[in-house]
Order: sequence, then structure tokens, then C-alpha cells
Amino acid sequence: MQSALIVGKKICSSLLLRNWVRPLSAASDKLTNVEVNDKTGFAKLTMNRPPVNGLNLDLLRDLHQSIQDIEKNKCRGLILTSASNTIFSAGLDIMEMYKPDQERLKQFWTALQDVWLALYGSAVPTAAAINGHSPAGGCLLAASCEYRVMLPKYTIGLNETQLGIVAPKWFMSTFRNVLPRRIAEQALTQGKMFTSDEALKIGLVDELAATKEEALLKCEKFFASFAKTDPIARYLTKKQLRHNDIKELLDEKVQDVENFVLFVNQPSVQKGLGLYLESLKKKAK
Ligand SMILES: CCCCCCCCCC/C=C\CC(=O)SCCNC(=O)CCNC(=O)[C@H](O)C(C)(C)COP(=O)(O)OP(=O)(O)OC[C@H]1O[C@@H](n2cnc3c(N)ncnc32)[C@H](O)[C@@H]1OP(=O)(O)O
Repeated sequence: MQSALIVGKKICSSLLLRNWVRPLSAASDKLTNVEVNDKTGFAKLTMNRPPVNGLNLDLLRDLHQSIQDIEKNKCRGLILTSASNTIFSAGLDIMEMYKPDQERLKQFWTALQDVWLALYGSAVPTAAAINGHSPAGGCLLAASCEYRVMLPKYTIGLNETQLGIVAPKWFMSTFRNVLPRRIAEQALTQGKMFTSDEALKIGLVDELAATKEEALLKCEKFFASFAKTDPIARYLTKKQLRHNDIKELLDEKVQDVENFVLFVNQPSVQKGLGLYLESLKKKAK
């Protein structure tokens, strides 16, 4: 595992502290970073895979581990954000799907399922400080949280149909959990990317913030709104509301991997992914 965990002393007993500290790798290797505010108990989970936080197998596994750690240590909130100044996450790393190793491809999709199950179903209150562009898989992560604060002048959305891809059911359920059904249907069928202002208007994000610091504060304010609620009652309510979406994936988890593998391996899909990668690289030149 390549994530680093920094824990405030006040909220963690030495036993917890021992549980939390995982071997630290060299700074340049860290893909996620968790910092816990010792006064509030809120955890900041930062994705750090330059240049665009492309969700590859390693980052997904790291995210999963970090979410589980935050959960186990009973933090009072999880804020997902990015170390980049302009990108929250570019979504799935297309390199994982282009000319893939078949075993790794399965592991990759399973890791994405596991991150979604952990984040969408988290007992800990969750929020995303969206400090950059957030297409596709990036949007999925943000939308899986309970609250979203976005910086201006970026874009967010599930753009799969624009890439010739059908988003899996659980991507769609996540959107439907956030957006009115008709807006979700339009956004998903059009593969629309929304500007920050548009995202606020339709309710895809809850607030805008001028800076990352302000976004983090607004996420913390959201967590503080639960100060007078019972944490168990809060969680059980969330769990029931999200139960069907989660059950649907759990019931079809293996089949979902098979569908994905079948889909990705189609020659037309491989051709499309190759062309898309090329267009991204040309753009970068
Ligand atoms: C019936 C059901 C069956 C089931 C079927 C399941 C099908 C699969 C479903 C899941 C599908 C999709 C989910 C996804 O997440 S796919 C990924 C979608 N993401 C995107 O389209 C975003 C693409 N990237 C961008 O738009 C831009 O890069 C950016 C994020 C806005 C950032 O712009 P920028 O100008 O700051 O940076 P840029 O120069 O473009 O990029 C820098 C380098 O990073 C490379 N890169 C960017 N995005 C990706 C990516 N997603 N994967 C891999 N690599 C990426 C880019 O090529 C540059 O590389 P280099 O420096 O030139 O080498």
C-alpha cells in the first residue's frame, strides 16, 4: 500500500495510533494521503497521482484502504479532495483499459467496485472538496459522497456516452441519488459535462467555494450539522436510503466484472480507447 496516514494525537489513543500508522513509503510514491484533524476528528483524504489523478489499480486500492482505515478509526467525517491545483480526478486511467492484461483488468474493475461500495456505503459522513475538473470516474467518486463543494470554472459530469460507453447501473444510481430523475436521465444520456455554476444550479454540487481552503471549511460545516444527531441513527438512515443501490451491485458484482471485461475487449471499444488516448496526448502537445 502506498498511502500515508497522519493522525492527530488527541482523538486517537496510542492503541488506535498504532493501528493507524502504516509503513510510509518515499514521499514521491504516495498516492493518497490521510490527515485527521485532532480537534474535530475529520479526515482529509487527498488523492495524489499526478498529473490528473487517473484512477488506476494502485490508486483505487490505496483509496479503498484509506477509506477503510478512516472508517475503522471512527473518524467523524471524510473529505475527499485532490493534491492537484486543477484536477480533482480525470476518472478511470484509460491505460488500464487499453490493450489490457486480462487478470489486471478484472482486478481493476473489482477495485473500482470496492471503492464505490466503501465510499457510497460509508458509515462516516462524507464530503468532496472538488478542487478541479471531475469527469466520469472522478464525478462518480464525488457524487458518492453526501455533500459536494466545488471551486469555480471547472467541469464535472458523467460523460460516458460521449466516449461511446454505457455507464454501469451503479454509476447511474449514484447520479439518481443526487439529482432529480429527469435531470439525471438527461445528463447521463447526453454525457453532459457541467460547469461549476451549472452543477450548482442542478444540484450536482451543493455549494461553490473560491478556494480549496474554503471548500474544506464548507465540508466541515456540513459535518458539524450532524452535531446534534445520533451517529448510529444517522448511519442507519443513510444505509437504508442507499441500500437498494448497494445491494444491486453486491448481487451482480461478478457479473458486472464480466460485463466490463467483455465490453472493454471488443475491438471497436479498443479502437475507440486508442483514438481517445491519442487525442488526449495530441492535446497535451
Ligand atoms: C452494459 C454495461 C457494460 C459495462 C461496461 C462498462 C464500461 C466502462 C465504464 C466506465 C467508463 C468510464 C469511466 C471513466 O472514468 S473513463 C475516463 C474518462 N475521463 C475523461 O474523459 C477525461 C479525459 N481527460 C481530460 O479531459 C483532461 O485530461 C483533463 C482531466 C480535463 C485535464 O486536462 P489538462 O489539460 O490539465 O491535462 P491533459 O494535458 O489533458 O492531461 C495530462 C496527461 O494525462 C493524460 N490523461 C488525462 N486523462 C486521462 C485518463 N482518464 N486516463 C489516462 N490518461 C489521461 C493525458 O493524456 C496527458 O498525458 P501525457 O502527459 O500527454 O502523456
